[in-house]
Amino acid sequence: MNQPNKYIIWGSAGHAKVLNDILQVRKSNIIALFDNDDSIKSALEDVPLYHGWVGFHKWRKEHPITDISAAIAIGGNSGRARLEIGKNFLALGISTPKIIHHTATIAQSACIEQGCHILAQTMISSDVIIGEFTIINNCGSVDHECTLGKGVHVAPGAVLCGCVMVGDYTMIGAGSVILPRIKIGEGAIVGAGSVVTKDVPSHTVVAGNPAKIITRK
Ligand SMILES: CC(=O)SCCNC(=O)CCNC(=O)[C@H](O)C(C)(C)COP(=O)(O)OP(=O)(O)OC[C@H]1O[C@@H](n2cnc3c(N)ncnc32)[C@H](O)[C@@H]1OP(=O)(O)O
Repeated sequence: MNQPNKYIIWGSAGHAKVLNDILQVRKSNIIALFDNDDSIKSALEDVPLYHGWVGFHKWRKEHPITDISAAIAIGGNSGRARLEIGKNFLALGISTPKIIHHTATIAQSACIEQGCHILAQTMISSDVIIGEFTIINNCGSVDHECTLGKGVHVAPGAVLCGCVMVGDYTMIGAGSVILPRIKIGEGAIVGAGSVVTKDVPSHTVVAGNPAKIITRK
């Protein structure tokens, strides 16, 4: 999508700054930020910040704009929140397009659903499926035939070898490596720098080389 566009962003921290850089290159403007945290300030100079859904509805009343899109700038392991907020926007008739950095390399056969953020220097290989509201952070690599659920976060520099499956809302920590054909369950966390050699059960935190369960959630 190269058309100039107006965006609103939910989440006023670092990920909003990253999205702003991508959107500016496309001549899109972020016109308002929203965040549930009352103590937080606007992450972007000259962009007003409103708090919570009360703030959103107040802003909407004052700005009855129709041609806006939304992005959810909540990273970490908060994929469920990202998806819920995205669904709320969709129910209000506000689209949540995927946002793809111009340096990302994406195979023709890859399928990337709405609300995904595919950041700088990422590699998405053949026949990959990426569910909605998933983030592939800077320098992440998702190799052939991987299937990622919705609300997943592949943190910076993580490498998923071929045919890896990742459940909904799971976070793959920065710089970790997932060996081929590994299955990672729903709502799991893989610690930064881990090497995952065995399947990871849902709702567990694994870390280390080789990765071992350190907590169950
Ligand atoms: C742009 C961006 O910044 S995107 C954000 C990217 N962020 C990440 O990749 C962070 C991923 N998170 C982690 O790696 C975290 O350390 C987690 C989730 C694995 C664990 O966090 P917590 O539950 O708070 O665990 P905590 O810090 O208490 O550590 C528990 C134990 O695990 C160990 N541990 C924690 N993380 C790791 C890790 N990545 N690798 C190996 N061991 C680890 C700790 O040393 C500690 O061991 P000890 O009990 O022997 O002292």
